[in-house]
Amino acid sequence: MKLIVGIDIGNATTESTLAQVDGEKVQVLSSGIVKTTGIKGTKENIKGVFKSLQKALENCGKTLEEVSLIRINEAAPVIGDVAMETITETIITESTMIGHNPSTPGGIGIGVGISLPIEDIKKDHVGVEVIALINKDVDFQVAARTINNLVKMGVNITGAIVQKDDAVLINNRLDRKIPIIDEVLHIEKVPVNMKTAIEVSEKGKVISMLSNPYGIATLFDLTPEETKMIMPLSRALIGNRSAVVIKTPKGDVKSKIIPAGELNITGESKKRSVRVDRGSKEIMSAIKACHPVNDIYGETGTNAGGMLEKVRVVMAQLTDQNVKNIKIQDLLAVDTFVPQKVVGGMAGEFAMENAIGVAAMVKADKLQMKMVASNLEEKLDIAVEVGGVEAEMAIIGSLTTPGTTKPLAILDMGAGSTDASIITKSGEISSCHLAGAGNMVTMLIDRELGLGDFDLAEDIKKYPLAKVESLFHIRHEDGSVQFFDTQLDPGIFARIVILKDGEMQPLEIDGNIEKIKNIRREAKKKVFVENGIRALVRISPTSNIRDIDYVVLVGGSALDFEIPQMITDSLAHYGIVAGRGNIRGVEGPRNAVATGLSLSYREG
Ligand SMILES: Nc1ncnc2c1ncn2[C@@H]1O[C@H](COP(=O)(O)OP(=O)(O)OP(=O)(O)O)[C@@H](O)[C@H]1O
Ligand SMILES: [Mg+2]
Repeated sequence: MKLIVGIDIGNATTESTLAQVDGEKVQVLSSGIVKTTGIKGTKENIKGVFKSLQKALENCGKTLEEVSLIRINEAAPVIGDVAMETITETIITESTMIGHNPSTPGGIGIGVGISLPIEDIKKDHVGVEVIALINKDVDFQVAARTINNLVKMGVNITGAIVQKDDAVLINNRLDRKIPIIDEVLHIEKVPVNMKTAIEVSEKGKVISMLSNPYGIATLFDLTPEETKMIMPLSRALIGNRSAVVIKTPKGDVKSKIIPAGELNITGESKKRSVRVDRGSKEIMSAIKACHPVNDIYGETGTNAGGMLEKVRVVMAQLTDQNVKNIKIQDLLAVDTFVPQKVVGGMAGEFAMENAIGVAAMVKADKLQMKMVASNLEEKLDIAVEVGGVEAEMAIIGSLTTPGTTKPLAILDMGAGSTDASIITKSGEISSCHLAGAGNMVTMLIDRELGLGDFDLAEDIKKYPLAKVESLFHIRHEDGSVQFFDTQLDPGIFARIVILKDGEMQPLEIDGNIEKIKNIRREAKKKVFVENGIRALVRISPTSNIRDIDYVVLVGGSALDFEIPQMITDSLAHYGIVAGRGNIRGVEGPRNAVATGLSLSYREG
């Protein structure tokens, strides 16, 4: 009898499975899981391997001395990295919009009129609709009194734009309430004597007229051509509580397409080039056409070039190889939006710019894992061998899920890559590795919400949201309400929180629950539904996804509270039964590769 251990070094976690071998019989005793140390396939991994092994030993009361063999996954075939570039830029060449979100605008509703400094509004304007411009030298009491007098005189003041934070103060003193936008820093840039529209929505709501191109067209009598022109403007205003749009004679908001460059894909038999600004669909179909791909590189001197070269350089440094030897063998591109400061804005406006996110996968050198193995052997003084291919091991492990049998396909959804494999009735296994998995979802959430904080984005990905509506109740993101007997922390009152491990963690970000939830769900779909289908098509013996009947979902991302459901739904269209794995009936979707590594051991 002897003890062996299978260890799976992943991009994110290092998992181990300790087993007892008695002739033909391999019996699993325990498992361990820790964070991977260093980049997958480098000697920095050894620390994590040791810790993971230690955990597994602790879990069944054995010691390192009793272990006679360690089996690690072969060749760490893939390393993933992610990058993102914007491909549009919104530029205001004349002052035509103020889309900022002052914290306390005044009044509610829509006002349309001619923009005039309050001191210039006179008797001549009786019967005219006017939007008053109030600069910082005008006291709020004076402003309110002046507006009240003008209205009495018969001037129709329909709204106001204020430089200081005075909207509420002014509005409280008005006989007839109007929408007011304040904190407009550069009020001097607001063009005078131009048709202007203002919209302020109720607290907790967002504007609907000025964020809709046809809404703007209605207010300003625009032609279809003009409506097309203001499209980027209305898009930039989506999600705001208040906004101003001003029509100037040649007023212009331009959405400029940044020349993002081309991706060049070299396949074994085909070559394709595709412009990055054509979007993810065209990129993905070019990659499909070139399968199997030898390398992908971007046009030098462009964003696309920069994006892929960055991946290549990082990979070269981390794996101690020459940049020339780094080949990108798969790429997942997704369309996204990222908030960017508008060039030429008046109040620090942000626009959601189009962007492309990519996950790239690099084939690691086969020798790398051998090196890790020999390093490990030296350090621990235990025999170490490189066991089977990751995806093959994953399927052997997955077959321990109760209720599964051959033929079977699996999707291993990790941090850096989505791997798929299939085993036929007679036991033949084929597999593939695709770029893009959990890390990419996290990056998309991070960028689209403008967080700049990977760990926070990771939490937003993993946990559901709620809004603390009173000190005794919260509203979950699905609309249901939960009451509490004891008072909640006043510090989280009226905040959006993530429900993490029984705690409420407040989010310090703008935006409502719907928006955050949408971004989160879309990011998951864009990565995992796309990759799930791509992977299964590739491993299907007939290249037809419909010829696969059963799929087991494993890997850390299969723990997600919504990803498995999304994949199950999308695969149901093809008549495929899919569900989360439960390795050895106890591990859930975790530990598949490590389990496969120990179970596939044969003495001799
Ligand atoms: N509870 C959870 N909900 C959602 N995602 C999760 C959860 N736990 C872990 N993840 C995600 O799972 C991923 C890690 O999965 P896993 O440990 O299988 O990867 P890995 O095997 O180390 O990576 P790879 O297979 O790419 O080398 C991370 O992206 C992480 O965010
Ligand atoms: Mg993995």
